[in-house]
Parts: sequence; structure tokens; C-alpha cells
Amino acid sequence: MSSYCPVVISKPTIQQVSLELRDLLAKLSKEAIAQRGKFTVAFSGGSLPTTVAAELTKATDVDFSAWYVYFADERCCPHDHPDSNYLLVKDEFLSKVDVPASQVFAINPELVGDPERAAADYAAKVKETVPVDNQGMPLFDCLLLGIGPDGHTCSLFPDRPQVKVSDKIVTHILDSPKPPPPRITLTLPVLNHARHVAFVVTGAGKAEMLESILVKRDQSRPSALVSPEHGMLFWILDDAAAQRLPADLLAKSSAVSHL
Ligand SMILES: O=C(O)[C@H](O)[C@@H](O)[C@H](O)[C@H](O)COP(=O)(O)O
Repeated sequence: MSSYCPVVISKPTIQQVSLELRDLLAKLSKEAIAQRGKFTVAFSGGSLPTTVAAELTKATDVDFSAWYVYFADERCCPHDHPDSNYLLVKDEFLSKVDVPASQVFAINPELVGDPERAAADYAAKVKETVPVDNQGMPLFDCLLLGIGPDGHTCSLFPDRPQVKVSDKIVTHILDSPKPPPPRITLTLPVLNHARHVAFVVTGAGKAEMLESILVKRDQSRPSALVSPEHGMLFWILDDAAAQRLPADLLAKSSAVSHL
């Protein structure tokens, strides 16, 4: 595994975090579309979609028609259920930009009652549409991840077996400690094969966990295990979340300047 050298960016306000994400995603998508004709990006749930979309949806220099949108994890519920990450990303982002519906890959609503089958079905969708390496591992252009107060990311929770799944690209959990219980999630090998991973973390409530992950390198936290083997790792934070990090860990310039 490559050495752990994340680019850690901290901004005073959430709006400035959103502006940083807009610049980063505009640059990443332009490069991916030029090189491969598409930009494959996966969203997490929680507060992330709102933060990512706030400024990105105003961008006039982004070709959203070549974006392929996925979900880093998803709750096993109908697409119109308030718990649905698809519904959240649709409301905050997809309803405001021109990503073709055929390029949005959500959980199969007919399978939400069977998380194991839903996970296998989603894995097949990913393999069909995301470029893969010679081991058949999908190479996402960008994964947008959050972290929970326990250090989880996607639906990979501390001390749960899903963290160690290495023979699947999508797995399922029936008893998520964060409700709702049934979910599907990308697995750690997929996260670590991505070309770019951007954690988006805001709020003082995440400060202690960020210190555990980025300073103490607490490997019991699934977020601390995300270290793309050949890709770039970004942590895009607000100052409230970054308040326990040493100043020398924080990049002096924008995320884009590190590409
Ligand atoms: O579906 C989910 O619940 C998310 O994918 C989950 O992993 C989320 O990213 C974290 O729990 C952080 O959520 P907040 O940013 O809302 O704290």
C-alpha cells in the first residue's frame, strides 16, 4: 500500500468547503472526461450531498452530461423513502444539474427487501459501467465520503465484518449501528482502488474522531483504512472539524493545486 499522505484542507466556513469541492470536482471531471469520456463519482449520504451540491450546482464550467453518478452506500428502502440516499442526492444535486437519468445508478428498488441480492445487483451495475483494472476492480474517478462520530465511512462500521470483505465490490449489512439497519456499501478494496477519494467532514462534533484518524492513525476506525493505492486522498474540512489537527498537517494551498 502506498505511503499515507493525504491532502488535508481546512476552510473557515461550510460555504468555503463547498467552493473548494466545486473547484476540485470541476477539475477532476474535466480531466476524466478528456481522458476517458466520462466521470464516475460516488456520493455518500448524511450531510455530504448538501455540502457538495451547494456551490457545484451553480458551476457553469462543468459538463454534467458526462457524469456517471453512484452511491458509496445506500439504505435498503424505496427511492421515495426519507432514508434514501438516492432521494437525498436527487433533491440536493441531480434535480439541479443535467446528469442523464440513464447515468445515475441507484439501488434496485425491487431488491431492497433482500440486501444481499441488492448488493450483488449493485455490484453488477458498477462492473458494467465503471472502468475496471485487470483484476476486475472498478476504478472510480472520485469517491465522496463522510465519516461518522465512530469513524465509520460508507456503511463500513468499526468492528463489523463488512470492513474485512475483500472478495466483493459491494457488500451488505443488516444491523447497521446507524439507522436504518439494512444497507449496501462499497467495500474497502474498492475505496482503495479509486483514482481520487475526498472525505468531506464538517462540524466540531467530528474533531476528536479526525484527530484519531489523521493524527493517531487509529486503524480500528474504518475511515483510517482508506488510503488509495494509486490514487489521491483528500480531506476537505471546515475549521470546526479540523480544530484538533496540528497546523503542519494542513495544506497551505487549495486541493486543486495538488492535482
Ligand atoms: O448513508 C450514510 O449514512 C452515509 O453514507 C454515512 O456513511 C455518512 O457519510 C456518515 O454517517 C456521516 O454522516 P454526516 O456527514 O451526516 O455526519
